[in-house]
Amino acid sequence: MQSPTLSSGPIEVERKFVPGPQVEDELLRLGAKLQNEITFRDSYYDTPDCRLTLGDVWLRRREDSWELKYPPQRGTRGLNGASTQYLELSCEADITRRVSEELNIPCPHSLDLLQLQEFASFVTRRRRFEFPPRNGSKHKVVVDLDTADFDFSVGEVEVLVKTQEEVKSALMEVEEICKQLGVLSDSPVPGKMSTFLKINRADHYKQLLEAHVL
Ligand SMILES: Cc1ncc(C[n+]2csc(CCOP(=O)(O)OP(=O)(O)OP(=O)(O)O)c2C)c(N)n1
Ligand SMILES: [Mg+2]
Repeated sequence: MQSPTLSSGPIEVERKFVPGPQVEDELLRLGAKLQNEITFRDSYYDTPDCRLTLGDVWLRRREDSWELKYPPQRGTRGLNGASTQYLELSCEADITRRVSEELNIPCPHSLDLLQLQEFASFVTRRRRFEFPPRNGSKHKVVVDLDTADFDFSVGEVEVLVKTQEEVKSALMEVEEICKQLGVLSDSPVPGKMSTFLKINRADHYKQLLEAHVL
């Protein structure tokens, strides 16, 4: 488990899908509501030898905020078949601590002092739909329809939970929505990052495939 000094953020349980032309109609028919449409730039950072991402640790700046995603258990991947679960941190001090722990170096006062390098940067237009909690569940299910500026679209069904005990039921809720949308694929669907690296950074992409991170 991670260091107990780290305040843990939410766990994101997510499944990606290929969005067809009727997906928005289907979402509305199933009772989802369009929440908003936003556009944001993500810039991802790593050491020159890719030690963070090879450990399945994803550090990004989304507009003006730092965010970190990593698997709940060290040395395991955040994958559960085609669904994923990642812890999320958004407090810069916690992120700096977790990143320096991953790199096995003393924790600096600021993330900037780690001199990490940007390896990917792209803009996403996101249309967010929400299902209110259903069937006695306390979770709302969010469906994001993303289009990235390198001409790539992907959908994501996600539930945010606070504890590991809730992950199993969240996975079932995510898969149920995918089933109802008719997008429950057997194999993982590539996301924006995986596709960006395949197009722009073939070497990095190959290393991640060989390390079974992607
Ligand atoms: C299907 C799948 N997804 C992600 C990974 C690895 N991975 C984990 S985190 C991560 C970074 C990007 O996370 P993702 O959810 O794809 O991006 P985005 O939708 O923009 O972020 P959100 O707004 O949901 O926070 C990756 C590549 C994988 N191996 N397989
Ligand atoms: Mg996502």
